[in-house]
Amino acid sequence: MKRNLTIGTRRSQLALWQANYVAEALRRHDPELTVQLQHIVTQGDKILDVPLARIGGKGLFTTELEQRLLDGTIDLAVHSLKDLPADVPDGLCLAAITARHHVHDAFVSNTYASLEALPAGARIGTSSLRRKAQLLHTRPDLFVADLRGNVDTRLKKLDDGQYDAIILAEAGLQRLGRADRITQLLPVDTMIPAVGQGALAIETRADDESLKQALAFLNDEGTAAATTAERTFLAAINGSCQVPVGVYGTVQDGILTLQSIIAAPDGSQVCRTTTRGSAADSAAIGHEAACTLLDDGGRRILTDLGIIPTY
Ligand SMILES: NCc1[nH]cc(CCC(=O)O)c1CC(=O)O
Repeated sequence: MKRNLTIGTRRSQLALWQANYVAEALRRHDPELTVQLQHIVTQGDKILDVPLARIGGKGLFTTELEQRLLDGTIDLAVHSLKDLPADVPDGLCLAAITARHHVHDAFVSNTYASLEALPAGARIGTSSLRRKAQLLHTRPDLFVADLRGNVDTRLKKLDDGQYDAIILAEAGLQRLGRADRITQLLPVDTMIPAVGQGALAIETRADDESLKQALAFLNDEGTAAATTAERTFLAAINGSCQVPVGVYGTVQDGILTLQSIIAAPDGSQVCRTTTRGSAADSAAIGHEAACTLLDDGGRRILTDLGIIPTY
């Protein structure tokens, strides 16, 4: 297809890697396409010193990109699916969800070989309530301290001695060529990942049929089914990336397995379940998991945090 495409992207190293990855894939797949990047600053990029959980709100890293899509300035936006709210605005759609290869959370330390090896009272850096709650559930003796900034900033704060260890997404470290910094990959039993973690979402205008077709080759069916379940779960509990929930789907032989958790931020209580079914019923499985956890104590945890589930 002969067309000049503009990809909107944030300017962080990770966002640029992701946008370039999609640009390269498109050029390789269809040499008639010309693809360029346009840098866009989001609210989340401007507010750097406040813990995200305290800013609240959804779509801190995505709203401006969606506005540029709707007004026609850009043709596609590449997001970490993890950063996208559960509801896509009217007029837009997720045209492709890429295969995810690195889904875990990584423990990074210059001193200690594993989460288990941290001494009592050790200082561990993360601003994610999901990570904090699950860390404190297995290690209530740790001190969890806020940590913000892009991946390199966070690593530098660790190297400066501000923390004994930090937690980062494996996917981000892999993309930036920093996998050598991974000390331990946290198993899902210890740390259920965030909704959509490790996958990229490519967002377009819903009526841009030719572009949607041109992007179809980037869509991975298994990842799309798994993350549909994860995002339906998130919508049912009215969650965002700023609530202490984790959910992780895998598809094997057409069967979707969804592991999910709602946890109190101090780790004192967790509700956890595994839900299975046909990958064709991904949304129903996500909804079922949410209902199970809400009825099992999750509703209490969320309402104590001022979050009213939609179910
Ligand atoms: N919250 C920021 C963010 N959004 C996506 C990633 C990493 C890539 C991914 O998980 O897909 C990260 C960094 C991190 O959580 O360590």
